[in-house]
Amino acid sequence: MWWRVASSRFALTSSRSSSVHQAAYRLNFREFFTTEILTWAKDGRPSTVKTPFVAFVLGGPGSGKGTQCTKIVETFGFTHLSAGDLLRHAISSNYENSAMILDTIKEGKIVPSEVTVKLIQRAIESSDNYKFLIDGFPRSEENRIAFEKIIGAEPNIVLFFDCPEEEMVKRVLSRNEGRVDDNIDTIKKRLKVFAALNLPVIKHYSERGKVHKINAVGTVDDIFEQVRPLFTANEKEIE
Ligand SMILES: Nc1ncnc2c1ncn2[C@@H]1O[C@H](COP(=O)(O)OP(=O)(O)O)[C@@H](O)[C@H]1O
Ligand SMILES: Nc1ccn([C@@H]2O[C@H](COP(=O)(O)OP(=O)(O)O)[C@@H](O)[C@H]2O)c(=O)n1
Ligand SMILES: [Mg+2]
Repeated sequence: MWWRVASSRFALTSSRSSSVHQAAYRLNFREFFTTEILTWAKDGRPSTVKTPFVAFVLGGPGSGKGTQCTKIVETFGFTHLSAGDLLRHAISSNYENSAMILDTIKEGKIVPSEVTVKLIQRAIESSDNYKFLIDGFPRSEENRIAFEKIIGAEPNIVLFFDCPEEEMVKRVLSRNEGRVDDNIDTIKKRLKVFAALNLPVIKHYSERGKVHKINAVGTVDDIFEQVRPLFTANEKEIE
């Protein structure tokens, strides 16, 4: 959970943490993206003031988003939020709309934005971290607009894993995670949805200079060597 203090300078120079705690209040989702964030050291004292850092991770089904996110988490300490995982968890925990979410995933279509944004919002608000990978989101212009409307800000960077369709199909069909959508019929639909709805999002962020296109063919480690510099280049902003 993040906090804001009345004065950042006070937070950084004061040794009286109790006073700082009194001056602090919890941030909501929108404030989180538009405010400097105070983090606490282990001894309870205010540590440093951070700026939130958000990377959207995009690419077709099976392009390796989740795999590379795991490596980014290990190397750079991000929190990984996969929109697909959040939706699958909502189904398995019988969250409201779970039947609708399951049907939509089976069909390879996009779940209404208010559902997905709410799940992402909850996950971010219950985290102590200030740097997030949001994987598989936004999947459509509707997703993008809904998210930006709530937070009033854009992502810092957008990663696009560019992978040929035949490679994506091969990977999805051998993924072996028991997913209801990892079958040839649904994958064909998902590829169509990706081209029709997700590519416009990538185009939007490309025009804003935010997209880093990564060649997603090769070994996992080779691909990570293309990803790593994008984060080391932003190290000052991130750390
Ligand atoms: N570079 C790669 N080469 C071969 N297989 C890969 C590579 N990256 C990921 N995979 C495998 O492909 C499947 C899809 O990867 P995943 O990370 O789940 O993709 P996405 O999240 O984009 O759908 C998984 O079984 C994963 O182990
Ligand atoms: N923003 C999102 C992300 C996923 N989803 C749904 O969840 C499915 C699986 O998403 P995922 O990100 O786990 O899929 P992969 O690209 O990792 O294979 C998608 O095909 C959509 O049906 C969605 O509706 N909206
Ligand atoms: Mg995935």
